[in-house]
Amino acid sequence: MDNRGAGRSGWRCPGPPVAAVTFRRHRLAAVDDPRNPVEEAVVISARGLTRSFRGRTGSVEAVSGMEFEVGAGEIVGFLGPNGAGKTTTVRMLSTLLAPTSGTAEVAGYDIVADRARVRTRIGLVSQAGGTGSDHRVGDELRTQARLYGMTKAQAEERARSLLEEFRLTDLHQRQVRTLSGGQRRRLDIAMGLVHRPGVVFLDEPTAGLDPQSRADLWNHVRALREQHGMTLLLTTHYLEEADLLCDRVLVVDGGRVVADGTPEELKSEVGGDVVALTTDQPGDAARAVSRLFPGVRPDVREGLLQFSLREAQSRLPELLRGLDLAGVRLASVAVTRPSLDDVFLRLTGRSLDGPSPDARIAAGEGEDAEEGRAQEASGSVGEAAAAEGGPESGHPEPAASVG
Ligand SMILES: Nc1ncnc2c1ncn2[C@@H]1O[C@H](COP(=O)(O)OP(=O)(O)OP(=O)(O)O)[C@@H](O)[C@H]1O
Repeated sequence: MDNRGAGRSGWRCPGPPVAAVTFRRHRLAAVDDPRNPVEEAVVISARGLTRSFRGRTGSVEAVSGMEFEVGAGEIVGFLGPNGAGKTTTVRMLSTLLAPTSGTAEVAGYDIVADRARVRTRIGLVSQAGGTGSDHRVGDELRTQARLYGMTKAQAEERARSLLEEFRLTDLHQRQVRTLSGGQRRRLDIAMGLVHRPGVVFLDEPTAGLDPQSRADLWNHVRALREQHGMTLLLTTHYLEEADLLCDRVLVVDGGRVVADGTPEELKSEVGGDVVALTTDQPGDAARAVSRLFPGVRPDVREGLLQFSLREAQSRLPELLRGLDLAGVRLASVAVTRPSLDDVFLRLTGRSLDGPSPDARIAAGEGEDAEEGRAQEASGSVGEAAAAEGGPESGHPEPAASVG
């Protein structure tokens, strides 16, 4: 279930938009350099990453100077509305699409200059999924493992262990197209892990899944980090997913990162908890609240009073005492934490589930984006890996669902 603005629709934390916020920086390092302890390493870094597409009527800047870092073992979420540039960024980081300008490193290697090395170190599970075939589940995994250069026995063992890890053992004889949405996403992820990548990109991993399947998939994602130490970057527009699954959230809008922090850090940046009071004396209550907490200006609608207050839980006794002394009779009091939608609203003036006003889209969407298509066609990971030769060759695209 999508919990955008849960429980408080129509009212948002007051206050002006805040500037982009960043809470964390990592040291840049190659993860497989023994001099660099993995726990300190940055495994993904983007510097001014930009990508535009040319259409018949103009240019669309899908990604506009993206700047961020992801540390080893982190689960980081790209949270943003439709068209924010999340997928385009993931396609660049996974080397399927060349940047127009800017640079990025993944697992210590440049995404343009060291494309082949990047490809063997990443897994990509794309948005659409790529495993809707007549083939059997077990065969898909075995074939993928063989394509990555494993012997028959190694491929058999790898498939067996992935089937077990993703609870697909009982389904190994089933045709892929007969799987449920959740089972299919589990297979998509398993396919992306056949070659044991250290960094995994998941594009909208739970889109379209029911709440139970979504929670189940989150457990699998957490296990990848906990059991295998993987670093995961996922895109989502589900607030709940960003909040509950991700260690850190990069809020994306208009092709750039507008905020970067843990869900708690981002929410506390909004300005505190949300207090809602119902009373038949809203005017008296609002004056009392402003006296008690200078600077706080409650939003008053009929018998409902709402305002943002830092550490409201611990200040509740003070609030109730003050209102009582002012002679205000309360019908109810509720304190809730701000949501990530409040964060997005504060940053952009828009709700995450609202319509995208993106002028970039008007400039070219629906047009024949020739430049983009040409780049994407030449960007198939499988083709490039086969063509590149050397120690990196023989490795197909990093996940079944690429491309
Ligand atoms: N190949 C292309 N040709 C033209 N425009 C494109 C192309 N790919 C993406 N765009 C445009 O770039 C912008 C960003 O798209 P992108 O898919 O990266 O956004 P997103 O944040 O992943 O959106 P969603 O959540 O809907 O998947 C959009 O305006 C989109 O229409």
